[in-house]
Amino acid sequence: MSADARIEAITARIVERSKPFREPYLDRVRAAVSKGVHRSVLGCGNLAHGFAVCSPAEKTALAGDRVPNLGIITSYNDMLSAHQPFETYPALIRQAAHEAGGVAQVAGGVPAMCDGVTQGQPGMELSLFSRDLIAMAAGVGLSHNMFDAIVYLGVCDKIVPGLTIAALTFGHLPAVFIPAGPMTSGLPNDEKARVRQLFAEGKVGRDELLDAESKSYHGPGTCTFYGTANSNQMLMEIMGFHMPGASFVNPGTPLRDALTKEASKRALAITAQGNEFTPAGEMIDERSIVNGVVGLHATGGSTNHTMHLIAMARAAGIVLTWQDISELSDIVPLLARVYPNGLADVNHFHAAGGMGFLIKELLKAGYLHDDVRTVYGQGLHAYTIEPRLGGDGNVHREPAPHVSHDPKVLASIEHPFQHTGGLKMLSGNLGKAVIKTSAVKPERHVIEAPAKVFHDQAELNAAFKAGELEGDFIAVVRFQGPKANGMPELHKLTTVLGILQDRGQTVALLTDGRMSGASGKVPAAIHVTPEAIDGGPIARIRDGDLIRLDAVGGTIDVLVEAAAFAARTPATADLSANEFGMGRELFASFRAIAGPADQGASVLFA
Ligand SMILES: O=C(O)[C@H](O)[C@@H](O)[C@H](O)[C@H](O)COP(=O)(O)O
Ligand code: SF4
Repeated sequence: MSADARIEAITARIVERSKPFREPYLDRVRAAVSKGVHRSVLGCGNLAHGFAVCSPAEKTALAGDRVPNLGIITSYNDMLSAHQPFETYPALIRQAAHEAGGVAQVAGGVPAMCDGVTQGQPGMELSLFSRDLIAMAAGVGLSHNMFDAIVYLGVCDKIVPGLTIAALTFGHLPAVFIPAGPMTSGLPNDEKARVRQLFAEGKVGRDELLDAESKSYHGPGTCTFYGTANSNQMLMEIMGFHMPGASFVNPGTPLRDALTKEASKRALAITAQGNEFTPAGEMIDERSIVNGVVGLHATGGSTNHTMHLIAMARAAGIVLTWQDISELSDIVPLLARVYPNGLADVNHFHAAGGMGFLIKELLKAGYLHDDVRTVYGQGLHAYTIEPRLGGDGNVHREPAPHVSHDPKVLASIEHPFQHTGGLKMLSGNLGKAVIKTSAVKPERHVIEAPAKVFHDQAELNAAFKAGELEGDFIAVVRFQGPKANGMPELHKLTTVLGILQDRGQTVALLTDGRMSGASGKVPAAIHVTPEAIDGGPIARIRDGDLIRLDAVGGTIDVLVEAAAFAARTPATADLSANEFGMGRELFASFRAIAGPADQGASVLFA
C-alpha cells in the first residue's frame, strides 16, 4: 500500500531539498562499494596486524577474502544499566559468526554516558557532545578497513544516534543494530516521580527517595520509561536497522540471545560477498527517515530526536527540518501511552503488541512507507510480527495481533489517543522551539503568563526552596544552548515545576536547553533557537514580560511591543564556571563550533 499522499509529498520535498548532499553522498558510497572487499587493499603487514589474534583457519579465510569478517562496535560499560548486558555479546556474536562460516572481531569501543547518572550534574554538559564523539570513536574502529559488515551494540540516548551517524558515514558497509532490551518492570515510573515530589517538599527523607529510585532502576536493561533510549529502539526497528521484533525483549533471556545470534548471521548474509548486499547508505533513504519521524509522533517519542534524527539523516546526505517534523505531527496520530505519556512502561507496550502492532496499524492507514529496504529484506510489512523462541532455540515470528492486547497502552489506528503526533514545533518572535504535547494535558497546551528569568537550573531550584515561585509564570532558563554549556537536559526542573503545577499554579518552561525524553507533564518549549549566547530573542526577555506558549497554534511569543523589545540590550551570562571541571575543558572546541538545535546541534556538519 502506498503512503498517504501528504506523507508522500513531504518525503518528495525532503528528496528535492537533499539532492545537493544526497547525490554526492551516494556517489561516495558507490565508489567505496566498487572497491570490493576492502580488506584486500591492505598490505600484508596491515593484514597480519589485523588478524594477529585470529586462529590459523580464520587467518587463511580472511587472507583469501573467502569469508566475510564482521566488525563489532560496542558501547559496553557498567554505568548504563542498558549497556551492561553487552559485556557478553562479543563472545555470542563470534560463536554465531563461526556457525555461519564467517569471522567476527571487535573493531572498537565507544564511550557511553548515562544521562540518569549525570542528570542535574556538571557531567550532563558533555552529554549532547558525546553523540558526535561516539560517531568519531566508532569511525576510529571502522577505519581499520578489515570488515564486510558491522554490528553496532548500543541502546541509550546519544549512543544510538552517534552509532547511526557512524554507520551512515561508513555507508558502503551493511549495518545491523543489536539492542540489549528493557529492564523488567520495577516501581512504576509515576510512583517514582511522586516520591521525588514528596522529597522535594521535605515530606520524605533521602532513604525513602533512594529506596524508590532503586526499586525503579533495579537491574540490567534499558530504563522502562519511554525516553530517548527507548525512542532509539523504536527508531532502529521502524527504520529497518533492527531485526523484526528485536527492540523490547528483556536481557538475559533465551529469546534475547537468539535475536543476537540471528542478527549477527544476518549481517554476514547481507555483505557484498552474498546475494543480498545491503549497504547502510543505500538501505536508509528519505523514506526510512520519514518512517522514523512517523514512529516518533505515533509513540510520543523523545524531544531529543528533533536534533538527533536530523543529525543522523544528515550523515546520509538527507536534510530533515523541524518544519517536516511539524507537518508530520499534524498528520500522524498518537497510538501509544507509555510513561511519561501515560502510566505504562515499555514492557507493557511490548506485551500489548509492541512494534509489530504499531507498524501494522500505521501501514494500514498509509502513514508509513512500506517500500523501504531493511536489514531483513524488502518491505516494512515484514516487521508486523511478534518474535517468539522456537523449540529449535531460534527466533520464530508470528503475525502481530489483530487487536491490541491493551487498548489503554497501544491504540488502534481507528481510535487513537490523540489525532496529532506527540511532538510539536513552535515559532514566533522568540525564534523556534519544540514541545512534547503527548505528555501534557490538553488544557495546558496554551499558556500565557509572566516570565521569571533564570540563568541556570540551580537558580530556579533555589527560588523554589526560598518560596519565591508563587502565582502563574513561565520559567525562562537561558544560556543552556549548545554553544553556552553543551545544552544539558534540565529534567530535574520537572519535579519542582510539577509540584507547583499540582498545587494549581499555571507554570511552563521556556529554554534554549533540552529536557529528557522522560520529561513530561509540565509544558516545556525547549531547544529555543537562536540560543541566548548567540543573541537570540530569548536573551532580551525580562522578568514580568508576558509570554504566550501555544502548542495548538504552534507559536511562542513575548507580548512586548516589537520595537521596544528589539531595542533592548541582550542579557549576558558569566559562563566561566562551565568551562572547567568534569571534563568540560576538553569540549571547548565543541562549544565553539556546535551548530544550532534545529540543525541537530552537531559539530560534524556545516
Ligand atoms: O532523554 C532521556 O530519556 C533521558 O536522558 C534519560 O535517559 C535520563 O536518564 C533521564 O534523566 C532519566 O530519568 P530520571 O532522571 O527521572 O531518572
Ligand atoms: S535510559 Fe537513561 S538513565 Fe537509563 S540507562 Fe539509558 S541513559 Fe541511563
